[in-house]
Amino acid sequence: MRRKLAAGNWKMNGIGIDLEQLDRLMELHPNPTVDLMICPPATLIHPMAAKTSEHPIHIGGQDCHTNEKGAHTGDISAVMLDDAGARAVILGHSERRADHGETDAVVASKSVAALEIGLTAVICIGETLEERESGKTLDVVGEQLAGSTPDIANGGNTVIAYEPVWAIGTGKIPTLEQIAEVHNFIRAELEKRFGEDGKAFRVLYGGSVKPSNAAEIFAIDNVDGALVGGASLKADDFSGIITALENA
Ligand SMILES: O=C(CO)COP(=O)(O)O
Repeated sequence: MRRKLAAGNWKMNGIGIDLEQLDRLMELHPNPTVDLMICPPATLIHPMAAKTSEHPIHIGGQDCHTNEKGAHTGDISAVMLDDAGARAVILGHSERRADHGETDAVVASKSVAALEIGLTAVICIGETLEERESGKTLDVVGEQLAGSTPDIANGGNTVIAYEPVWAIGTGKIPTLEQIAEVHNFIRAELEKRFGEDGKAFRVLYGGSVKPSNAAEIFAIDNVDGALVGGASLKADDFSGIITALENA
């Protein structure tokens, strides 16, 4: 049985004052029955990890370099994330693929760096609107999944997040049938590659998840939770999504 996961991606949002959202979230969910994760900007990883030392919520990064250290100005390594108290890292988010030219091969190398230090890799994949409209969704998702997931990934150390690029921050979501189709496809591909262990990977949906649409998304087979952007910034919004997942 896969444990459900509600993960928040704060992207480039959050300064010291926003730590109070984490306090509020822990107050609202002292004993969550699903796994919880917040991935704040790197500057907040350490204070958040310190605050959550007595709470099951995990703190994660949003990217890491392939190397452990060295002359890479502005980058952060998986070792550094781990040292700051992170337990996971988001890799290959479409914003990084678009803004920083990250290819599947780069995402796979970053995932290896993360997994080797013991971080959970949350690998993001998803099609653009143009790709969906030209009927290429499963081809694109299949290729990204195969190319971004390294051989050392397994159901215990890696989470896949399906995030259609056109659904991110737009308020648009695919139909429930479209979400189901892609999640079933990802599950089948994972089982083809990893055998029985393919059943153990959590596959999250991401893109405009809100308290008002969470329950119907979580009712879909093979949706094991969500990777939430905007609605994870405020504890009260994220709480509605967590509760929907707990009740799914
Ligand atoms: O990109 C996302 C999470 O990684 C989704 O963002 P939104 O929930 O703001 O659409």
